[in-house]
Amino acid sequence: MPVPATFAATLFERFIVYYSAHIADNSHPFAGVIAALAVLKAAGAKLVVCTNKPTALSRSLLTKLGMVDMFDDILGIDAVTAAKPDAAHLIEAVRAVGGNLNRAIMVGDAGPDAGAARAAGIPLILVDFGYSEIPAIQLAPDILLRHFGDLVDACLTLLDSARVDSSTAGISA
Ligand SMILES: O=C(O)COP(=O)(O)O
Repeated sequence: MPVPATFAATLFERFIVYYSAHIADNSHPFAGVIAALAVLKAAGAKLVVCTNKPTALSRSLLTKLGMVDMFDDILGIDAVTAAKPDAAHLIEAVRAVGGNLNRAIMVGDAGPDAGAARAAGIPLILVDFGYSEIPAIQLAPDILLRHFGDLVDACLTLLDSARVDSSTAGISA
């Protein structure tokens, strides 16, 4: 039996209150992610969070995990004109930090991440240890990551192949 919309809204509000109070109770950074992001940041990469969480909750989580300062910005579902899997979320996130869409890479774990990357024409790295109803491999990422220790190499591989693609396009033109 469907739940009436007003009741569903009440339940959702209660969930958000509870979730806000317990957002990092059982959360911790995946192994290797902080080191990998630090290398990318030191190399000049802009790091932006593109999440379907409300921005404030994402900021709260990342603050509690000691990671908030790693990111140039956080764009949650309330900060964009259309959420993942819409391309707009990713495009607006890249623009918000002054990034270059031709050099952007999406790193995610689930269908909305894959959909946004494909819609925006941005290369896609998916981890195979995230929270996804569909196994990440079935979402056909350009690179499937088994450990964040491989993230920097994966980014370099994608950036190199983007350079080869554009020079090839230049030759055929
Ligand atoms: O976990 C969520 O609330 C949303 O997931 P996302 O951050 O991958 O968009």
